[in-house]
Amino acid sequence: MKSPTTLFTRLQRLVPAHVKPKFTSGEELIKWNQEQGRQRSESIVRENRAMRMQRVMGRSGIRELHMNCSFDNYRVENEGQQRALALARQYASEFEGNIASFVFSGKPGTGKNHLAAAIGNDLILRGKSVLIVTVADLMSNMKGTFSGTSDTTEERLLHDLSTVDLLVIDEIGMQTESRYEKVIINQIVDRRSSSKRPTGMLSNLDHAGMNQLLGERVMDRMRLGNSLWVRFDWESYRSRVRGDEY
Ligand SMILES: Nc1ncnc2c1ncn2[C@@H]1O[C@H](COP(=O)(O)OP(=O)(O)OP(=O)(O)O)[C@@H](O)[C@H]1O
Repeated sequence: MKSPTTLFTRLQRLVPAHVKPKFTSGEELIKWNQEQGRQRSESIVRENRAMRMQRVMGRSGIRELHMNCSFDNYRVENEGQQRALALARQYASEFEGNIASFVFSGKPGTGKNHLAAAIGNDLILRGKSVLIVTVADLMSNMKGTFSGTSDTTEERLLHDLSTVDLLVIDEIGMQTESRYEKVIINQIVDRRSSSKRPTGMLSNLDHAGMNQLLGERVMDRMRLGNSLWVRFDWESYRSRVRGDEY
């Protein structure tokens, strides 16, 4: 095998005079090569994560309306919004190695999805896998696995949902209560908490309503660690959304 210096000297001869190389010695060439390899493998990890999300729910982690939601474009006009924004930002920054889950509960259109997506977008940029899914989507995907034509099984889907770095379940309490729904949410939260993976929940229900709907067992698991419960109780922002702001 050629030494880095010999290789560098040979490369120098081949490179046209006007081209400025990214390295000026054999050692720098090796470093540059290693850095390129690291960047490539990071991008493969990101691509694999996105493909996995695509496989789990037929789409990547975050829906179109919320793809550009960030902490910076969440407008603060009252104390509640200020607190919610600060807590969401802190949750994202302390995510690494944290088992704490979060619940954003309150009125429609107040930014629960916006801030959950901001957390998700921030984590995706840091190489984490994130899925935000409504209970309805979750159930139709679960039920889809029963058909003979499905290329995944109920167990496989449960496994995938239980192993993404952050799973956010949206619209809890929107459906008519079904026993199957409760069992599935219970299993997912149970598997995730026992493998130290946090779950986010978004709901219009309050504490008592969520306890009643999902049961004490699930809600107790949601309280593991330094968990977060944020009330969104101001007026809806929806009438002000034009669709082209971010
Ligand atoms: N403070 C805010 N600043 C900027 N945009 C906001 C703010 N609050 C909400 N929005 C925008 O308003 C729309 C509705 O917000 P979002 O989807 O987060 O509501 P939600 O609380 O999840 O509602 P629901 O309970 O009905 O699902 C989104 O497009 C979101 O980006």
